Amino acid sequence: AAATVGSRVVPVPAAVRAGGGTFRITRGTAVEVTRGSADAGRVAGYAAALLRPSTGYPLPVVPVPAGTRSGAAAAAPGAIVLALGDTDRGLGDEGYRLRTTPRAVTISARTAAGLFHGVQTLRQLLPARVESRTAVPGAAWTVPDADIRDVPRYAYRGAMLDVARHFLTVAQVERYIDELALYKVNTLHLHLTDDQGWRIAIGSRPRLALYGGSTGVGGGPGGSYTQDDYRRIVRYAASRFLTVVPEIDGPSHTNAALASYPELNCDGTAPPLYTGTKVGFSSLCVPKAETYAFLDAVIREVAALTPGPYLHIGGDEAHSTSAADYVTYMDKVQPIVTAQGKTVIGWHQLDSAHPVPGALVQYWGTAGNETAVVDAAKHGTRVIMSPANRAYLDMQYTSTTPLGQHWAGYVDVRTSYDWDPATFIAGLPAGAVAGVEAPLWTETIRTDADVDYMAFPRLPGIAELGWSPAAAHDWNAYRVRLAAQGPRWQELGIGFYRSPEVDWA
Ligand SMILES: CC1=[NH+][C@H]2[C@@H](O1)O[C@H](CO)[C@@H](O)[C@@H]2O
Repeated sequence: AAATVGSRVVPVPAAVRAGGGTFRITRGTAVEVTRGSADAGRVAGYAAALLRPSTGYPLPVVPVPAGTRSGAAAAAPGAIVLALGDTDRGLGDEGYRLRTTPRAVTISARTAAGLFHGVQTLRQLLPARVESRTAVPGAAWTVPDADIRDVPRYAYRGAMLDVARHFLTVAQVERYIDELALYKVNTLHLHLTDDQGWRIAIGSRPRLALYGGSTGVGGGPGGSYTQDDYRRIVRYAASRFLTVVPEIDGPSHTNAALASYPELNCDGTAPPLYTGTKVGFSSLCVPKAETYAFLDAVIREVAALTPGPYLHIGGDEAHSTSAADYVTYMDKVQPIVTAQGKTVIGWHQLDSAHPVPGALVQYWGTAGNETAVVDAAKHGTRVIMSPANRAYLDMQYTSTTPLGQHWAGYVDVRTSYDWDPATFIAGLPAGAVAGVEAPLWTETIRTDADVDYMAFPRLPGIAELGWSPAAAHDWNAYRVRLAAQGPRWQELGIGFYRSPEVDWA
């Protein structure tokens, strides 16, 4: 059991023991789910929809009373059982148990999210052909013997899409959400605004999206989300148990807003739209009251559209804002966010100002001396780890791979995997780390194929760092499990970088 599971599943589960025997999905298999939870029912429907095309089996979803079927032995012959219950409090909000016998695979959890994560593991225990959208005749849909008890190391396991440099459509974002769900990522950070584009419609300031969103890097057609588009993304993310974190970057990275509304500029003159890739040249006008009326209007609308607890205020590279003005800006924008009931996240430069109680910073440095981050952490400002020379998916893999940048160095698959979020910053209390996030900046990224090439195979490694126990961290074991993902990505149409570091199947 441990050998099979340990050679296949990413993120590697916390604990694997011998189960009660292998299980085969057959024409008579049903998906049984605890009656009474709409969310659990949706997970069952999702699981059945995943397995029907390749197996060609009906896989009916059968609600059953709580408790009656939690023991696999009690299940009808050939059941995939999704059992919601509170039998194992140690599973927390996202953990699950997965046990096989010849009669059933039972996934039990305290929450629908836990069931969903168990389904992702079940997927990876089945042959890669299970991902096919057309029937695979003659395949044996065998689940290997396993008794898995799995819980995440960190609660915040994120990925970021920069939809500002190059706009990505709702369909492109939903496609990425499905890819993230396979690796138990639970947070999608959308970098909605930057110099080159404003991507979310704001009712009280329509020019932001209409004009500020009308182009992008390289002068393309740009684009933006209506508020219904954004609601659709949020709903789709929630259906895969991801929380959306919207980012309204400032005071810099704001040329699209400055170009849209002259009064946001200190000299009252709107700059032209910007289609290059420089950073740090723009700044909202910190002394002007209009700036905070603007921020209040924007943040109020974005917060109302966002069910999740977080709102990201950016704060990176304010090279055209004085240090004093930067502090003033942060002192004024954070209360606007908390007034909307949201928790502030900022890039770690926020630590040079006054992070409000409960705020988190997202670390994107490369681990020099990070005294400001360590000091703020000692005062309660927790850290989301996104070191640019490990977690930035827009970094080139090597000097010869075609896409991305290399200002933080070349980041190949092993570099991206072989680090520990808890110890990357010297002196940072381990408890200060809230989790990890893999940003994908899109200066050079336009298409689904570009996204896939940069995210795969590195995104699963960041997901494993966020989910699996530190003790399970081992490149030589991981690269074997990663190789087993290759055929799965091929079935899923994910065009990944076939790194020479991995012996792809
Ligand atoms: C937080 C942060 N600010 C910069 C930096 O990361 O590098 C990115 C490219 O790697 C760039 O797109 C972004 O604007």
